[in-house]
Amino acid sequence: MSVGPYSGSSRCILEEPVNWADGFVVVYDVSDRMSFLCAKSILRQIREESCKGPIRVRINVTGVFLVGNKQDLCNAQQVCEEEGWSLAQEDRCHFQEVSAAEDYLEISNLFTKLIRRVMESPKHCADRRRYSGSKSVAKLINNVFGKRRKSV
Ligand SMILES: Nc1nc2c(ncn2[C@@H]2O[C@H](COP(=O)(O)OP(=O)(O)OP(=O)(O)O)[C@@H](O)[C@H]2O)c(=O)[nH]1
Repeated sequence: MSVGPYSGSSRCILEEPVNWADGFVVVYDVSDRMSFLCAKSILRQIREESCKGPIRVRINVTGVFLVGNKQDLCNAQQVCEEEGWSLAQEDRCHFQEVSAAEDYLEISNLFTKLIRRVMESPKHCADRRRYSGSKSVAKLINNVFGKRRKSV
């Protein structure tokens, strides 16, 4: 899913209505306070969207990651790591500071972690059980009626 750039506070929004999501990675730039405020606003919107009736967004704590990028820009830092931790705690999401420029493996690991957490979340497991349950019922129906239809 895409999130608009934040040139002006009016763009600190989710660009499209969210109909379905397993997870979100909300990224801000540690050398840009505005981007942090934008990330904060987006996290709030994600929570609000997930509570709205008609929009069924499958989100749980395991699926939202707040990421502070450009950790390498120590001299230009405008948002300290504690603020990131504090926002993540407030929003009950995961947090990590990274440097995409210096350590791409860190980014890859982050996504792996996100996927693993979503897959292992109780909600995802329940959905999977439900899906496989309905699949076996469909198989059963097909076994019983499918063959009979063929022989007619
Ligand atoms: N120093 C540093 N620069 C980075 C890092 N990650 C991205 N950049 C730089 O930040 C600039 C924007 O990166 P993009 O990949 O275009 O990211 P974007 O989300 O489109 O960023 P914006 O255009 O700022 O909205 C580029 O010049 C990147 O090289 C990082 O971890 N450290």
